Amino acid sequence: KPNITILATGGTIAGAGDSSVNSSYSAGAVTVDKLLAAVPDINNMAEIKGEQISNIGSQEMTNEVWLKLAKRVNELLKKDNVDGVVITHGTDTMEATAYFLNLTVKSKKPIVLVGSMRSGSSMSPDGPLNLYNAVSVATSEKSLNKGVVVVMNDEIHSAREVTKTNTSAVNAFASVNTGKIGTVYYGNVNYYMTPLRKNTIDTEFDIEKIDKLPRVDIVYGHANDTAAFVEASVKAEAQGIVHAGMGNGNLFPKTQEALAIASSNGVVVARSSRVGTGRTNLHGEVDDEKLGFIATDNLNPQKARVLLMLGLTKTHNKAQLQEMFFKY
Ligand SMILES: NC(=O)CC[C@H](N)C(=O)O
Repeated sequence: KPNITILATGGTIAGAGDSSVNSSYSAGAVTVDKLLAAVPDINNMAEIKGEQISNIGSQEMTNEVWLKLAKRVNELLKKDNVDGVVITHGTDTMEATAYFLNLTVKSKKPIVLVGSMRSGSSMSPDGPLNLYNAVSVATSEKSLNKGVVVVMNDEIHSAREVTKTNTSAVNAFASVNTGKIGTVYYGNVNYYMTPLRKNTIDTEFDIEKIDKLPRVDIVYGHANDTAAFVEASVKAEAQGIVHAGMGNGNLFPKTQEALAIASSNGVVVARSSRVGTGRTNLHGEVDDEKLGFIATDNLNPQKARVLLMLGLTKTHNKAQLQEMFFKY
């Protein structure tokens, strides 16, 4: 049987409440041993070891937990007696953690993130089957060389593409630009696509050499916007600002002006979009060359922030950072 390590970080999958029909509960209340005890069938598929990395709601996620998690996954997957890793995680920031690991972990072995939308004490909880399916994906040889994946609601999604699209529904996760890459039905794993954007062993980011990530803020654009949040971000010494722009990454004039000044003072400004799907295209309505901005391809703001933080550990050169947004 394959050896799988489950790293628990918290979230609703480890959540508990007082009633099966009350929507209020605490995320990250149940330990990894109890999570595993609820799904005894996974022991027929794999030798399971559990480790607790954190026990938080994923809205509390920090760069420090990301670094700790990535280093631990890297360390585990270097061992011959570990065949794959499953990470249980809250769903709020799961897409960002998944993309962070996709860019930093150096292994071809399966790395699977899983969560749930209903806590263990809810009626019809989705966590047990999601966990069972996640372990199946981690034990499957079909999962080699797929980069980091997210398993939710019988679907397999690539870390770069997946995003949370609903606040509470069990089908909250979707790869809005490209579609899911596979399905898993009571442990039956099938893939239909392989991610082409570079990941894991093919990236330039070496987590063993990164102990701190630079500050990158997200500023959300809107009608009648202001320069105030850009100025606050610059004052707080952000090295990068991701702008969640309107439409094709467009900006309110005053905000654009403040960001152009920030850029000329060495802050890297990346144009994303608040729309949710599609690319922010170079040579659109915004003259990136003149203003000193880069475009984030089709990464949403929270994923663009992850890549910009990692990119800034390597270089502040805008052309090189722009290349990274087309590569990863
Ligand atoms: N469904 C969930 O996992 C949400 C719980 C919590 N907010 C978290 O992200 O951890």
